[in-house]
Amino acid sequence: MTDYLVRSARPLGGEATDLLLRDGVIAATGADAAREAGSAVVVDADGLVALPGLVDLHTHLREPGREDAETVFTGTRAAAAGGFTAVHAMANTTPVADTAGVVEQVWNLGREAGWVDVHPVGAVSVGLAGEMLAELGAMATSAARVRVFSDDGKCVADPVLMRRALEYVKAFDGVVAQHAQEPRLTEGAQMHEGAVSAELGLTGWPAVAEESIIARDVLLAEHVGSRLHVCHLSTAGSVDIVRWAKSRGIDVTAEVTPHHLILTDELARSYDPRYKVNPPLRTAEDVEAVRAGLEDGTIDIVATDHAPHPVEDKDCEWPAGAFGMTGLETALPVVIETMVETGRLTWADVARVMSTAPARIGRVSDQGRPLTVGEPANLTLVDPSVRRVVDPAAQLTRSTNSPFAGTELPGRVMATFLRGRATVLDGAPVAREEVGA
Ligand SMILES: NC(=O)N[C@@H](CC(=O)O)C(=O)O
Repeated sequence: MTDYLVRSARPLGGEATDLLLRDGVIAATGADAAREAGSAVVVDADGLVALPGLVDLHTHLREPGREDAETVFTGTRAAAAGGFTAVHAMANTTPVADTAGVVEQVWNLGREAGWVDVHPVGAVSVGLAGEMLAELGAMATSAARVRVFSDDGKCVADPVLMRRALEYVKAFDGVVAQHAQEPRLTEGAQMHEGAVSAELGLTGWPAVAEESIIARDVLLAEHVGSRLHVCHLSTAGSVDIVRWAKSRGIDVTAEVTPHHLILTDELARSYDPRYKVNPPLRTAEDVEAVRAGLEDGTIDIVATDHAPHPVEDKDCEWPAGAFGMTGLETALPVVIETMVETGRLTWADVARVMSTAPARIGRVSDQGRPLTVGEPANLTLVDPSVRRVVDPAAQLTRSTNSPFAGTELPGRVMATFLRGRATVLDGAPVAREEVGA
C-alpha cells in the first residue's frame, strides 16, 4: 500500500504540521513524519484544513431497488468526494433493510465499493409498516453489526411499538433514530404549514407534527432508560424540546441537515420540486433556531439526509414530486458557509458535529478519531479558501436533485483517506485499482 506524507496540513484549523500515513494509521506527525517518510507520496496540503474523515449518520444509498437513483458504489463515491469516510445507509430500500440478509448485502456492497465504510441502518418495523418489530437482534448480531435502527421516511407512530424498540435496542447498545412526523397531522402535506403554504394553496406540514412526536419520544426514552436519536430536526420548537430533554438528563441526540441550516419555505414559491423535502423547509426563524441549537450543542450533529431521486420523480409539478434532496457533496460547504464563516463553529466543532459525534452515536469505534499518532488514518483535507458554483451534472451522485444547483458555496475537499488509502486526491476520486498499485 502507498504511504502518504501530507505536508503542512492544519489539523482542525490549527498549526500546520506534516502527517505520515502508513499501514492504515497515522504513523508520525511533525518533524518525525518527514524524517520517516522514505518513499512516501507527498501530498501538498499547504493552506488545507485536516479533519477526521466525516461520518454521515443519515444517507439514502437506494440499493437494493432504486439503482436508477443511486447505487452503493455511486453514493459512496459521492460521499468520499464530500470528505466522508463512513456513512450510515438508511433502511427504506426495496426490499426494506429489515433482515440480517439485506443489511449484510448492503454492508458487502459497501466493502466491495471501498470508498467509505458503509454501516447499514436496520428498519425498526417489518417493511417500515409500523406494525411489527423487525429482526433487530438478528441485524445487530449479523456481520453488518447494526446499531442504528430507523423507519426513516416513515415515523414509528405507534407509541407501543416505539417503546418496544427503545427497550429492545438496549441489549446491544443500539439507538432508535426517529423520523418525527405525526402521520395524521401531515396527511397530504406538501410543504411547511404557514403563511407561504396558505398563499400557495399547498397542504401544510405543521411544526407540531414533528414536535409532538419528539416530545413523546424523549419521555418514552426517559421512561425505559434508552437511547433516542432525532433525525433531521427542523423547527424552533423541536430545538426547545431537545434542550429541555437534555437538561433533564434524557439520553437523546439530534441531527440537523445542511439544507435546514440555510433554506426556507419561501423557496416553494418557485413551485420547483427540488425544494420539496421531508421534513419540509421551514421559516427563517426556524433556520436561526437550528443554527443556534447546533452552536450551543443542543443539536449534536449535522447529517446529510442525502435523498437522491431520478429526474422523472423531480421534473414534474410540485404535488407529484418526490420528497428529498441530494447532500453528500454539499454538506461541508453549507456548514462552512452557515456556521464557520459566521463564526458560530470552529473547525474543531465541525470535526465534532460531522465526525466524532456521529461516530459515537452510531457506535463506530474506528471513525471520528483524533488526528494523532497510532490512530486510523481516516481524514479529509479541505481547502476553505475556494468558492465554487454547484453543478449537479459535475457531481458524482447519480441523481441531480440538488437544491444548491447554481449556488456558490465555499470549501473544496481536496483529498480523503480511508485507513491510509486515498479515495480522493487533487479533488477527484481515485479508483481502488489506481491506488497502491
Ligand atoms: N428526506 C426526504 O425527503 N426523503 C427521504 C425519506 C424521507 O425522510 O421522507 C427519501 O428516502 O427520499
